[in-house]
Amino acid sequence: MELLDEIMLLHKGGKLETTLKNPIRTKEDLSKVYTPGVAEVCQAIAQDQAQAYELTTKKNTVAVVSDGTAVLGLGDIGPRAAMPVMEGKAALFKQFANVDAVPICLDTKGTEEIIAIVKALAPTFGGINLEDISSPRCFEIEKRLRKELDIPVFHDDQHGTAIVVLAGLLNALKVCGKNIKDVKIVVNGIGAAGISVSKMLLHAGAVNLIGVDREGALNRQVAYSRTHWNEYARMTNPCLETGQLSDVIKGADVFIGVSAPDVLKLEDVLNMAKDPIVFAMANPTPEIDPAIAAPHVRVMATGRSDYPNQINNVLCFPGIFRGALDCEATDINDEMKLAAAQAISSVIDAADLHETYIIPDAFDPRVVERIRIAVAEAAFNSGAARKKLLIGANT
Ligand SMILES: NC(=O)C1=CN([C@@H]2O[C@H](COP(=O)(O)OP(=O)(O)OC[C@H]3O[C@@H](n4cnc5c(N)ncnc54)[C@H](O)[C@@H]3O)[C@@H](O)[C@H]2O)C=CC1
Ligand SMILES: CC(=O)C(=O)O
Ligand SMILES: [Mg+2]
Repeated sequence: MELLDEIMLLHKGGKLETTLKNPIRTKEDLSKVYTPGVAEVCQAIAQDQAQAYELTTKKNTVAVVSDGTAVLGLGDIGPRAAMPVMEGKAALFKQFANVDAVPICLDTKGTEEIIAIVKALAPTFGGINLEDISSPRCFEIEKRLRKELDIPVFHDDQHGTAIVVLAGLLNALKVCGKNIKDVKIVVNGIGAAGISVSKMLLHAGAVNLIGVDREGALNRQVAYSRTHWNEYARMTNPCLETGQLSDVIKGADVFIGVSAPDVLKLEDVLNMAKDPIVFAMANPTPEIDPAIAAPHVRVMATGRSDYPNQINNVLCFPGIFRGALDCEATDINDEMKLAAAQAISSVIDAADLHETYIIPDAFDPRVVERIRIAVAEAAFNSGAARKKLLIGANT
């Protein structure tokens, strides 16, 4: 009860406030920051739109946009109940990367309406972080906004998660002496996170990857009414395995859960290959209690902050937006995402790599800085940067 009281108290009145860079003390100050002085600044931007990056908060501000339909693993709890998570994301943007972030929870589930609202908001921001929007609507919303806006649009649950999973898995496989090309990987929960994670692992060389959702293993011999599953099934499950999670988990080297609480049983873990890797990432309650699984696996990771090996998109979104904002990027493309994953895994030296240290701590200051530099460089090399990042320049 004491912890719950403390948590509630921390949220009283919300977690964020606006502060001023320069105090307004006198009438003279007022006439500079407000009318009439501000009119000169407005005119400068009206004549040259690019000046918005120099003369407004656009340069350092992202919108964290949700419709409250897939909030953590809590499901469709609505825009008001989603706000503490979005405020939390904004707090982490500021804490870890000095990015100013504005949480925005929309009272609509309409794909077209969300697209239109975010497009109308875009002039204010240097980037858009989409959060906790359920699949499959999240795919269309992100695709259209990326195409139609000239600032980065990044669905954190898809790509932030995939980037951190790839970084953690590459290190976990090193610990186990296994190669991504040879291992059997089971991804449970083929929604926003599961699809993006699978695509990134296939891109990194995974071959025998099987996706499982409530209906069991996705298989290209079945026609799914969720049409995005048909494309997914064509890319995965090369041996056409069928059955439930408890069937296909047999002999698997890796389990990646982005689904629901307590769906992986101890018996399933015991049926995995030697030296199994389990990333049980559903929040707030993982697919298996780490206290139950850890004694029986080589590498155990969760999405939570209170166990070792936190595989959570918090390791990615502050740094990837820091890098994108610093080079005034127009997009966050595949090159930038891969650079971010490599930057995260590179933080851990080979000599320090260990079963309980496959991924750096969110508080490790090297994480954001390495991602920032790698992402800005990848943006520049792939044509997504408006300007080159001067290495050594402070944010
Ligand atoms: N650790 C991390 O960084 C992250 C963790 N997550 C977690 O992953 C989970 C899914 O998130 P999203 O992909 O954004 O949601 P989503 O709603 O897009 O997808 C969830 C998928 O899981 C499936 N599912 C639900 N119960 C299942 C079960 N018992 N067995 C198999 N599949 C099941 C659903 O049918 C759906 O396809 C949530 O718990 C979320 O907290 C998501 C993003 C990042
Ligand atoms: C971590 C996160 O974004 C989620 O669980 O939805
Ligand atoms: Mg999320």
